[in-house]
Formats: sequence, C-alpha cells, structure tokens
Amino acid sequence: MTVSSPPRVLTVAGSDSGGGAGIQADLKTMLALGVHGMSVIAAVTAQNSVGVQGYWELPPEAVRAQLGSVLGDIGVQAVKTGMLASPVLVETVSEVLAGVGAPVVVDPVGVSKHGDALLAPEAVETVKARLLPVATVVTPNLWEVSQLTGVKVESEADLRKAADAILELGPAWALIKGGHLPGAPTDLLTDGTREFRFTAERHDNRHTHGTGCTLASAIASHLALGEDVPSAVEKAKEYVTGAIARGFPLGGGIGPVDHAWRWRG
Ligand SMILES: Nc1ncnc2c1ncn2[C@@H]1O[C@H](COP(=O)(O)OP(=O)(O)OP(=O)(O)O)[C@@H](O)[C@H]1O
Ligand SMILES: Cc1ncc(COP(=O)(O)O)c(N)n1
Repeated sequence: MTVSSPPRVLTVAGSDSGGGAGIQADLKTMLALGVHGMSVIAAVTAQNSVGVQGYWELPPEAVRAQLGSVLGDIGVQAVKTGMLASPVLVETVSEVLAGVGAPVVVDPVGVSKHGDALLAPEAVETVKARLLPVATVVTPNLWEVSQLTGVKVESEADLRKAADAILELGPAWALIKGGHLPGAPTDLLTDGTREFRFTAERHDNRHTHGTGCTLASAIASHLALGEDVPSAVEKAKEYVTGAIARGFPLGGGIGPVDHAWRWRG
C-alpha cells in the first residue's frame, strides 16, 4: 500500500518553553489542520504564562543549516516566520526565503503578550527592508503596524490606511489584525486592489497566549492545502476563533489557546 504524503509546511520562529506560542503553537496548528509541520528554530525562550524570563538566539549558521536541511531534501508548500530576534537572523532567513518558491506568511513578532521584547529594536529596519518584500502575506497586530510604519490605528476606519502603509514595504498581501480594537474582532486583508474584512465573535477569555502565531500558521497550512490567500485567511480566522473560545488556564498568568478544540467537540 502506498500512503500519500500530506502537504509540508515550515515554521521559522522561536521556541516557547511553555508550549503556548512560537514553534510549539505553530506545529500544533499544523497537526490540527492536517499538514506535515517542520521547524527551523531561530531562538529559544525561557517562557511561561507570566512572561518571558530570557531568550537566546541561535548562531546564523545554525539557522542556515536547518533551512538547508529541510529545503534541500524535503521541500515545502508554505512557510511561516515568527520570532527572528536579531538583524542577522532576519537577514539570513530573508535571503534564503527569497528563493524558496512557496508562499511565505510573515508574522512580524515584536513583543510577547506580556510586553517582553522578542525582536531587537535595531532589527526593525531589516524586517522592513529584507523580510517584508519576500512575504506573500504579512500579519501585523496594531502595535506592530505602528512599529513598522508609524501609522496609529484607533478605530476600524484606520485599518485600510495601515494596510496600505504595510503594502508599501513590499509584501503581496497585508492582513491587519484588529483584535485589540473594541467590539467584534475584525481583520482587514488587502493586496491593494481587493479588500476583505473578516469579523468573528469576540470571546472574553483572558487565555489568549499564541493567537498571532496560531493565525499565521493556520494561513500557511491552508495555503499549502491549496487555498488562495483570501480563503486561507477566512479558514484560518475560523480556526483561531475556535481556539480562543477554548483557551484554558495554565500556570498563574495567561493560558494558551486550545489547538485541539475541533477534536474535543
Ligand atoms: N478576544 C478575542 N476573541 C476573538 N478573536 C480575537 C480576540 N482577540 C483577538 N482575536 C483575533 O485573533 C487573531 C490574532 O490577533 P491578535 O491581535 O491577538 O494577534 P497578536 O496580538 O499578534 O497575537 P499574539 O500577541 O499572540 O502574537 C486575529 O484574527 C484577531 O482578530
Ligand atoms: C517564541 C515566541 N514567539 C511568539 C510569541 C508571541 O505570542 P504572544 O503574543 O501570545 O505572547 C511568543 N510569546 N513567543
């Protein structure tokens, strides 16, 4: 009997020892959505439900070697990037992904939910100049939009202005996450010509660790499964909304979203 292989999706990100965000959230999302998840670790965090106690970057040659191992033998149908920590790692990953030949979903992670820095301030320029131009979709939250473009989003009416400023940096699509605005969480997706707004029910659950990682990985997974960008985002939003609804307490602080919500019924 020949068993066919599921689509392959790669995350290039940081490890979260608490298992709620980063590489661990990405691989759980990929399993839940039926693709084969692979990981290139850029940094290791010591992290739990109350914050990030420290992080350590891998040497650029270790990141380049992991990328070479995966891309040289296995190949990918989509890639997601998350925490890349430093200018040299952003540069290394951007250079390799420029020639990857598969869609790249960039979550431009700057700080954790607790406000702990996950990207050196001097790396922001490298993200703008090198990483965003290779992105198929970039998924900033409102804080990241302001860090990358200076645009402050105060209401849903500002989302398109933010997306246009992000598109000027070179990605094919911008998805601006409006989850931190009051009211029903609405995200705006545009390629400059077409515009889509995705609105979900708000779940007043404080256990939302890993939402951004989960959404970006779900988009990459649905792209690998053959969806176009708008329908991959629509399906990913449905998945993350269910995961937020079932986010559970863990430790003394903010617990994770539930990646297995569809299996629990
Ligand atoms: N309380 C909520 N209920 C439902 N959906 C939400 C809620 N908060 C955020 N979302 C949605 O979750 C997704 C992730 O958005 P969010 O703004 O939380 O990302 P993020 O800040 O980058 O997350 P993280 O800090 O975990 O990386 C978006 O689709 C957003 O609209
Ligand atoms: C390794 C890593 N990557 C990303 C996040 C962002 O997730 P959150 O904003 O939910 O803390 C994180 N905390 N840790």
